[in-house]
Amino acid sequence: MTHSKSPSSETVTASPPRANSAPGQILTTAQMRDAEAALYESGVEEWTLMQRAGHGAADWIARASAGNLVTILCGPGNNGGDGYVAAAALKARGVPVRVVAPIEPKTEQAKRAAATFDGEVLDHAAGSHGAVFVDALFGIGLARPVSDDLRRLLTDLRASHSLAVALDVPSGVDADTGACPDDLPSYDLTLSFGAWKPAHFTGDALAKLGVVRLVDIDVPDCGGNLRLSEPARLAAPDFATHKYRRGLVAVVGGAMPGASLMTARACALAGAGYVKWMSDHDHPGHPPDLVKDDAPLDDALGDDRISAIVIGPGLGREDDAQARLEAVLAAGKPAVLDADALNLLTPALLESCDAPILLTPHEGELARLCEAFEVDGETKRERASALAKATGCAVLAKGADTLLAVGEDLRFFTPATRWLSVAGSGDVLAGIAAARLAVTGDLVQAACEAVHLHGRAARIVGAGFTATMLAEAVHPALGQML
Ligand SMILES: NC(=O)C1=CN([C@@H]2O[C@H](COP(=O)(O)OP(=O)(O)OC[C@H]3O[C@@H](n4cnc5c(N)ncnc54)[C@H](O)[C@@H]3O)[C@@H](O)[C@H]2O)[C@@H](O)CC1
Ligand SMILES: Nc1ncnc2c1ncn2[C@@H]1O[C@H](COP(=O)(O)OP(=O)(O)O)[C@@H](O)[C@H]1O
Ligand SMILES: [K+]
Repeated sequence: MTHSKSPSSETVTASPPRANSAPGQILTTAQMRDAEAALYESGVEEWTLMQRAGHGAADWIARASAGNLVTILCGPGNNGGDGYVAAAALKARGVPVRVVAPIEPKTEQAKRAAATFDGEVLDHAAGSHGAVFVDALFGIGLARPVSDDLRRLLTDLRASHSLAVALDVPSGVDADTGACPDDLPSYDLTLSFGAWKPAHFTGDALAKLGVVRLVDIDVPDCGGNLRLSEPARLAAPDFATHKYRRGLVAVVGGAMPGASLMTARACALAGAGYVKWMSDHDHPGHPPDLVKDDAPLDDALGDDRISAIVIGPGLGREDDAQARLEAVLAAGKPAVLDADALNLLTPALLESCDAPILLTPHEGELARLCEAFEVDGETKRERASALAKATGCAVLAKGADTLLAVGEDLRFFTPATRWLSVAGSGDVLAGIAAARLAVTGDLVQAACEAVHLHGRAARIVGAGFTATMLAEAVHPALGQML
């Protein structure tokens, strides 16, 4: 397996794109079944899809095995069918391969695929040491929890092979939610067939998937509402632009000015033309290139040239904080609400605000907001969507599996480095998001660009950074993304 350093290194397709490929498409199990049905209707054969999936998988497995023994665990359905096709393809290439099949193939295609493999098929895993273990037991057809016996088999096979590859999703993972048993083994590579599934970017299984790759089997764009956000080039300033046109951002500070200073710094480095720090407090770290506006907030926010506002980092929760949030919402400008602004937000406060608003809650803030707006959901995705609908805001639900909910639409992201889990990194993100909102005027584009810039900055700054170091790294990150 090679790891490229391109921004989309985690999500490149495994094979050359086919005519109808839609690389950023994420389909739920039901949507995948519909897509499949539409393909059959148009004359594509089920067997053809299975061949594409199995051969695409074999390409990756052959590379991972480097000519050493591969063990493929095949289940009864079409996931197992993909496994048999891969086994036959590997054998034809001269890669040593054997199949472990604890359950006989049951679907027509799986039976047909099994018949094409004339190598060794075992019904047990005893002595199955090897280089690569391939899990083709269950895919999106998982119908109930995996039995103890089969879970043990998965764990044993994982332990007795150097690398583990999951076909479509690791067996036991709910493709729609990413829910999985606690003892799910860790995989090195997960190959998704035809389209991404939500479990590739959200839910508990995420930590266990390893690198994820899409095997293109020519599933067309189904126009669904779930998408993977991939980093795109950011626009450089226009020829005739000036600092106001490039975007004037008001960073509204509060009782703890240090946090909003960091937000302002990230904002300035993320492409805004002008950043004004609206703070009643001074701070020894105030840099000379940051303009401080200490006029009464209502007056300061009355500047027509302001194109975006960010409030929350270091705001505090006292009476004054609420008044400041009210002033921001009354200004009628696009705004990013983070941290304490999210803790203070209520339906009543949002009622008269019709400006575009981006909320950037972490898990705790998301839970509080759901309570305040009387919505709920079983998964983070459902909670974020419910909140987006209840508030009319875009909701960037942060964490290891950051996702963006806007109306019916959801954008997912390739996980960023875990080093981002450091105090203040959300303050940096809020500043970046406000800058991108001022520059682009588009909530979704701004939120997506912000997540990518933030992740890129974190990669540049390396391991064990502080939020201040992260904010400074927004500068080279912007340069790399132009
Ligand atoms: N949807 C598509 O367009 C394509 C799907 N393909 C493959 O087909 C897979 C889906 O195939 P299937 O729908 O046949 O489903 P699966 O192969 O994922 O599993 C379904 C089978 O496993 C059994 N089963 C489910 N959960 C079980 C459990 N906990 N314990 C024991 N048995 C259990 C079911 O009764 C059924 O026999 C995908 O994940 C993918 O690998 C590919 O062949 C390519 C095309
Ligand atoms: N495990 C993780 N992997 C990747 N990114 C993470 C992880 N944990 C947190 N992050 C990111 O770090 C940032 C933390 O934001 P937040 O919780 O608001 O921090 P703070 O309030 O201290 O600024 C978010 O962008 C979040 O997505
Ligand atoms: K599988």
